[in-house]
Amino acid sequence: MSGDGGQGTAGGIVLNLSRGPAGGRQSYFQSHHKREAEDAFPPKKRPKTAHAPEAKQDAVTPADAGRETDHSPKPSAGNEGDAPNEEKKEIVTSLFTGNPAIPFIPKSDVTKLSEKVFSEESFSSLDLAPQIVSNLEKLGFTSMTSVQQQAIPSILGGKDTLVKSQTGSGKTLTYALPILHSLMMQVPRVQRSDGVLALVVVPTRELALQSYQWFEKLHKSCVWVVPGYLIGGEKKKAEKARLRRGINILVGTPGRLIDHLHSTRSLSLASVRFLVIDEADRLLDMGYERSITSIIETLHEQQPGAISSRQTIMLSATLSAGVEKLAGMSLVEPKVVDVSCEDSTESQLTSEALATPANLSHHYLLVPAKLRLVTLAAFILSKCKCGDERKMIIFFATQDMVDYHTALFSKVLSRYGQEVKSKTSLLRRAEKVLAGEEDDGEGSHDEEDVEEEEEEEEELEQGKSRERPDVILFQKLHGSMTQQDRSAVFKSFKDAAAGVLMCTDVASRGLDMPKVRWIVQFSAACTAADYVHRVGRTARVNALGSALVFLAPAEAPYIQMLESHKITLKEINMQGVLRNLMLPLDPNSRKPVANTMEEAATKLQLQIEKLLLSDSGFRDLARKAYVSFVRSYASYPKEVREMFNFKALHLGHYAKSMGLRDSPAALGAGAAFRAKKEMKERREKKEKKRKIQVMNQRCGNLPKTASMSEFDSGLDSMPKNKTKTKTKKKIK
Ligand SMILES: Nc1ncnc2c1ncn2[C@@H]1O[C@H](COP(=O)(O)OP(=O)(O)OP(=O)(O)O)[C@@H](O)[C@H]1O
Repeated sequence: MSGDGGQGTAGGIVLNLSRGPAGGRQSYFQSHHKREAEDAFPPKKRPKTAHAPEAKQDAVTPADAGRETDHSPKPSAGNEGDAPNEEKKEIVTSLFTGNPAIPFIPKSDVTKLSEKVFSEESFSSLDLAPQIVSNLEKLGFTSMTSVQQQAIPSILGGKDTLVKSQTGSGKTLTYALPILHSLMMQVPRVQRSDGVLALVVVPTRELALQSYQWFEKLHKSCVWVVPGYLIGGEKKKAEKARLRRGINILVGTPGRLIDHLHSTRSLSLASVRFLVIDEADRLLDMGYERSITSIIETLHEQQPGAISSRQTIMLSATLSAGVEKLAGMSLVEPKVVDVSCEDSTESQLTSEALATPANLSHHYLLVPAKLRLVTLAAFILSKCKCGDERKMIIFFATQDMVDYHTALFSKVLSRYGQEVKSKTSLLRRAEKVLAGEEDDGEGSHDEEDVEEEEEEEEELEQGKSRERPDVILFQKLHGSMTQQDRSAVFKSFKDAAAGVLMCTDVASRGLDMPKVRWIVQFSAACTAADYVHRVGRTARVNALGSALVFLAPAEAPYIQMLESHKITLKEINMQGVLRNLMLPLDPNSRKPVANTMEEAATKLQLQIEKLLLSDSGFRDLARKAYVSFVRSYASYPKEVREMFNFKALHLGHYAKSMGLRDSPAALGAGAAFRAKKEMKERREKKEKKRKIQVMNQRCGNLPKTASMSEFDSGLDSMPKNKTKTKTKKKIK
């Protein structure tokens, strides 16, 4: 098939790691799409095996097929989602054949946009209460960051402020310090009974907790000012009780705030003097526009005429056109602080160029779909088993993908290649050998060792082995976990020196987790802004950090898209990464896992596939992950849909990348896609209907043109047309 040029052999396995033509990127992309299509629908002459019921499956060498299937237990029948009989056959393919070529990407000549993190000025140069400054010094903060130096004076001066500065530049203190200072200086002293004086709205629960914790730390110098938080997933009754007792600085997520505004009488916004909207663009992306406008409307209602005495501060590392609109509605003659440019003007705020920290290096890894799983495994092992780069966050597109990969890697990778599981049992065995009680040959595990290993396994599951250098701890974070688990994971990962956090975008914004050295995007972010926030979880306040995005060869235009935002990426070579699979996890062990990179990768893939065949729990997780992946892939926004082209997706290869041997049809990939489409259509219909209802409720019998608000999408005219078409059809 095309793209096979440059094949080599290694360990008896046919290699296809060739590069595309080294010409302009454009010519590659044109030809490459053709190759991807061919790969998805290979020519008829391609060898078929008994294990490949569909022409779509790629070639399997007889040796590979025999070796893989002979020892594999057959999948148990009757599982949820199982396909009809003929589709249930296993698909066994080699990892290194039938892959699209990896294109050559010319080196970028774009200059990265970064901001200067620290300013020359210290906090003591500001007009802040001395207690606050000394508290900051105790926390180790003396110099202000650039954004603090530029924005704090304006907020202290009472101006509405719109702030844009790169991730990890200290925006939380930028709004927290002036708020605390003003409340602290208030005469007579602030009391609980004064109610909410500052309201901070953030998109996620973790971010709400984090901001609240900052106020907690800082208010030591003015204990009479009480901070509090409202987040979903907590008991509402307890929150109501806290509100009744009185909270002066309230941090919350929009949904929960609206909920309490509707149902809790003791929550009043009548005294709010500061409104902070953090990660404003994200709040709008998440569909909170209505909630935010509703909060602003409540403020207007409860404090008629107070708009000039209330101060509003909006912040993010990236601002969208939607934020400008929101700013227009809630900020009065705002001071605009854009740290990346000297002369900030509103129009520059939403410019294409996005600043990322200077100490953050960006990378990409071009990987054919089939090799994704083993390459990710190899990358984790290469960074997390030893050294200074052992703390990593990996982003996935869906919760099911997070669940599956966390369970899988905890099982397969946490002790990859370890002959002897426990260091203590190693020592004990060495003592026994020295004492002449035991020879040092293999298989000398005694009952005590087994018990100890079982105990360690248990400890690992409970997350207790966090600090052990020979064990990689995998944790997960996503929106469907209980609040208790979410908070526990957030805290434990924040405090850990090493480990891997597998997550969805719930962790992409604002979270400040020290020492994170690598950000991996196993599923690429939908937009450049989302990319910037995800990678911003590392390289915070001048720390070192690196980011890596996994891309299929056909997705390479993503690199160019990021370059258009002044983000330049360097390549990491897939083969170099895969070589790590040859080494055992235990640095003291000299026995390699395999002799060649291909053998090691195949061995790991087989281990995973066999695990899935023998364990229905893992298999179900993998199937769910696969189906959710297919759905998510079909829903990339239209701006990037050409590079994440669902139609060119080789579903069989992606099934393999989940360790599944089922055919895509058996896994219901087509059905997943159709369901996704139908769901979208239903949602759109419902949304149109809802908008019309809202309009009708608000405007009674007013003519449509008179009822249009500035947020109206104009869709309310749709049904009229629809009726017309229907009538037309009827007439026909
Ligand atoms: N003046 C300072 N000196 C040293 N460290 C600081 C200073 N101000 C803030 N920091 C630290 O910088 C880190 C990042 O701060 P913060 O979370 O506020 O960043 P951010 O700009 O809001 O990031 P994001 O855009 O990702 O939300 C925190 O760990 C904080 O402790």
